[in-house]
Order: sequence, then C-alpha cells, then structure tokens
Amino acid sequence: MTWYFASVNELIKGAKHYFYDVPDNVQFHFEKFKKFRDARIATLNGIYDRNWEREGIELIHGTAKFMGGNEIEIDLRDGSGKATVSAKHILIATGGYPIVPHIEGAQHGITSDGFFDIEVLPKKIAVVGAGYIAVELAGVLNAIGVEVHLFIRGDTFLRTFDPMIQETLTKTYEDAGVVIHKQFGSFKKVERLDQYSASVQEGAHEKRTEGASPDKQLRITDENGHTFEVNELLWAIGRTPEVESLNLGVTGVKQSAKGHIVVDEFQNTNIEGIYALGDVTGRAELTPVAIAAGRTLGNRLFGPPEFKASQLSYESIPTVVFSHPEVGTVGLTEPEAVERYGPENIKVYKTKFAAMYFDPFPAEERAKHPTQYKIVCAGPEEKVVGLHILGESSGEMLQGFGVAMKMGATKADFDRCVAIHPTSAEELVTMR
Ligand SMILES: Cc1cc2nc3c(=O)[nH]c(=O)nc-3n(C[C@H](O)[C@H](O)[C@H](O)COP(=O)(O)OP(=O)(O)OC[C@H]3O[C@@H](n4cnc5c(N)ncnc54)[C@H](O)[C@@H]3O)c2cc1C
Ligand SMILES: NC(=O)c1ccc[n+]([C@@H]2O[C@H](COP(=O)([O-])OP(=O)(O)OC[C@H]3O[C@@H](n4cnc5c(N)ncnc54)[C@H](O)[C@@H]3O)[C@@H](O)[C@H]2O)c1
Repeated sequence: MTWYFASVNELIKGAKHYFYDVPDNVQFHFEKFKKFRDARIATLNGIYDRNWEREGIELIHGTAKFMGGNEIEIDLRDGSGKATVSAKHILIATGGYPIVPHIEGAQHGITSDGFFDIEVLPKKIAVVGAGYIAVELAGVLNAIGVEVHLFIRGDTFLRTFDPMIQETLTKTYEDAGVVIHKQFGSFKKVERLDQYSASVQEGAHEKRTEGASPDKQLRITDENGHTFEVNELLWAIGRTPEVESLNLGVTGVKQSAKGHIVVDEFQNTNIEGIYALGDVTGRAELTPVAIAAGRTLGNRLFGPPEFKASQLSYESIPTVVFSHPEVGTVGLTEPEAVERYGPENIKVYKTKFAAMYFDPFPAEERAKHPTQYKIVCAGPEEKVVGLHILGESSGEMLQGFGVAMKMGATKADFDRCVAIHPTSAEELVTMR
C-alpha cells in the first residue's frame, strides 16, 4: 500500500506529459495515509482472529518458550501470568527481526519497523543496505520527495539478482535522484543533535530503536571520520532469526551458524515432533513461502494419505522487489545458470525498450525509464530456467510466467503464445 502511495505521486508528476494541468507541488497528507494504513492492518488482523475462532482454533497471545520435551510455556501478553501447553507436534514459525549494527549510537536510527511508525516525513534520510528493504524504502521515500542517501558496500544494489537488474535499477535510482554512496565501508558513530532525552541506554544493541520523530537530527560519522547530517537513519542491513526467546537449548534443535533453525525438505528439525518454517529457517524469506510451507506441512501431518509425502519445492519461486520501477525474477540468474549448466549450454535473450506509457515524455526523461527483460534458457530444448524483468507492472506480470516456468516451459512454448498488443509483456513472447 505504501508503494502505491508513492507511485500515485509519480503518476501525478507524469500527468503533465499527458497534457493535464497539474501543479508542480501537489500536496499530500502522509499522516492521514499512515492512519488509514494502520486502521486497515488492524481490520485485517481482526478478520484473521475471527477466522481462527470460526475454525475452532484457540489463540493464546504471548511469548512462548520450550520447557523441555513437548511442553511450551507462554508468557501471556495481557500480563495475566503464564500458560503451559504440551503437544505431539510443535511448529516454530517465529520469523526474524532487523539487524542493528554494534556501533555507538546505532539505536538513534530506525529499522523497517520504525519506518512504518513515521508520521511526519524526514527531509533527508540515510538508508544503509542494498537488499529488498533498503531498495524498496529508498524508492518510496525518494518518490515522495524525501532526500535519500543510500549507503551500499558495492557498486550496485540487489547483489543476489541478475546483473542486468542490479546495473539497470541502480542507474535508474541515480537518475531519479537517489544519492548512492557506493563502495561504502561502515559507519562508526551516530549522535543525536536535537533535544532528545535518551530513554534507551547509549550504545545498547537491541531490537528496539528509538523510533521516528519530526524534529530529529542526527550526525553520522563513517570509519574515515567523514560526517553526514540527516533527519533520519534507516538500518536495512538484513534480518536475523527470532530464536533467543525460545529457550531452544532444552530441545536440542539444531541451528545454523547464523542461528537459523535447520530443517530438512519436509520442514522437520532434527528432533521428532518439532518442525520449523518461514524466516526462522532462513530460506526464501517471503510471505507466500511461509504460507505454502505451512499448508504443505499441515497436509502432510494431518491430511489424507495422498499428502503423506508432501514437501514444498523451493525451486523457481517468483519474487518481486517493489522498487521504482518494480523488478521481478524467477529461477536462475545468468551467472547461476552458466555455473549450473556450463556456458555452452546456455542461451540468453535480452531486450531493452521504452514502455509506451513514456512515449509522451521528453526524450531525456524517457531515457531515465528503461524497461529491460532477460530470458535465460538451458539445453538444446531451450528450457527457460531464469526470467528477469524490470519495468512498470513487472509485479503483476510475473506470476503467470512463474506458472509457465513451473510447468517446464521452453522458449518455443513462450513463442507459441500469441502476444497481447500493445503491452510491454508481449516482448517476452516475441524475443529473438
Ligand atoms: C519491511 C518488510 C517488507 C516485506 N515485504 C514483503 C513482500 O512484499 N512480499 C513478501 O512475500 N515478503 C515480504 N517480506 C518478508 C515477509 O514479511 C516474511 O518472509 C514473512 O513474514 C515470514 O513469515 P514468518 O511466519 O516466518 O514470520 P513472521 O511473519 O515474522 O511471524 C513471526 C511471528 O512470531 C512471533 N513470535 C516471535 N517469537 C515468538 C515467541 N517466542 N513466542 C510467540 N510468538 C513469537 C512474532 O511476534 C511474529 O508475529 C517483508 C519483510 C519486511 C521486514
Ligand atoms: N518484496 C518482497 O518480497 C520483500 C520485501 C522486503 C523484504 N523481503 C524479504 O525480507 C528479507 C530481508 O530483507 P533485507 O533487505 O533486510 O535483507 P537482505 O538480506 O535482502 O539485504 C540486506 C542487505 O544489507 C547489506 N548489508 C549487510 N550488512 C551491511 C552493512 N554493515 N553495511 C551496509 N550494507 C550491509 C547486504 O549486502 C544486503 O544487500 C529479504 O531477503 C526478502 O526475502 C521481501
């Protein structure tokens, strides 16, 4: 929804090229939007709660920890004490939380949690990180007029994506006005310059940061002594699994070096009757993945016999980064495909063009909005093993192509599908 909020502003800015009289500085009310979004989330949560009840599921709100064996103790959220529950099957789906670095004053910044608390937009923000969250939130803030400084360790962001996506999206962000500090090392100190009375212990590393406030002023110092003054600092340097609260030690459940719970392809941990899925397992950290893994596990444990061997395939999961514009990817990047199949067995199809929407834009503006697609094929039959798309509507476009790839589509199958004209997507079935 926040991405749509920002995209509306971009549409309004583009409207003058379609000969609409739109003032240069259209006013918007972020605080009203935030209130609406909070209320909508509360409504959705209420709907979920009622669904549990309807299904006869007892919901116990609180923080759970293992007591040993198959027993769990819950510290009840309403402060009324503790409850214990024992069960033959226990599923761990505790997700994760954002990493805040161990540097002096780090808690003066915010994380993605704090981003959703912002009511009054900062004028200037430093965003640290180069993954989904850094790129999405930097894109949103830039689109609604915040001065955004993005600090990344390499020359491009989204380093796990195909090089085409990395290079083009990084350039598109620069053209859109995001100041990208490349090859950046690290910050070593954050100081608060406004009249803030610290309620959080200085230097404490913890999950809670201070939160956003309208008059916030920060001075950040990097490892070379350079200082940057900003109104907000957003840490987006990755997430870590939520395991400390669980008292896992009493269970013997195995964890990886980074703390993720180790599971097999059936979501089993090494301890019988204890399962884990979602972000706490550190694999494809996406909402639909956690949901699909939960459904599959539920079917396997409690469903009819034909589901007894159900397992979720983590291959070719489509994913979209809600950047400006969106990027979508399914399957292998070109370098991954070359490594898996050998360079002689890979054929790559690429296209770059300006989407029709940008036709009325002046040429130099249009050049700042490229659409780029890449299809990576393997073997003599040219099976499509990777699809990478960047441009308007990529998010909506990708799902159907994901289905085709799951079915094992080849380039010839793509080409057999008659194009829909005039769309950007038609390029994907007409590439030579
Ligand atoms: C800013 C942001 C944007 C994202 N956008 C997208 C997106 O657009 N699309 C997408 O697919 N994915 C997105 N993701 C990723 C997605 O949110 C996660 O992959 C997904 O929520 C994982 O689900 P989960 O059930 O594993 O964990 P979570 O959704 O994190 O749920 C874990 C739950 O466990 C609770 N919990 C933790 N410890 C305990 C305990 N000891 N006792 C009881 N309860 C406990 C937590 O309070 C939480 O409610 C986004 C993530 C972030 C941070
Ligand atoms: N649209 C979506 O589906 C969506 C949106 C948001 C998040 N997510 C999910 O949530 C996960 C977590 O997102 P995320 O962005 O927090 O993590 P991420 O793992 O995607 O990115 C973390 C980034 O921080 C960088 N980094 C790490 N330490 C750093 C440091 N000290 N200084 C500078 N940069 C540093 C890494 O190089 C990496 O680019 C994602 O991997 C994704 O699976 C999905």
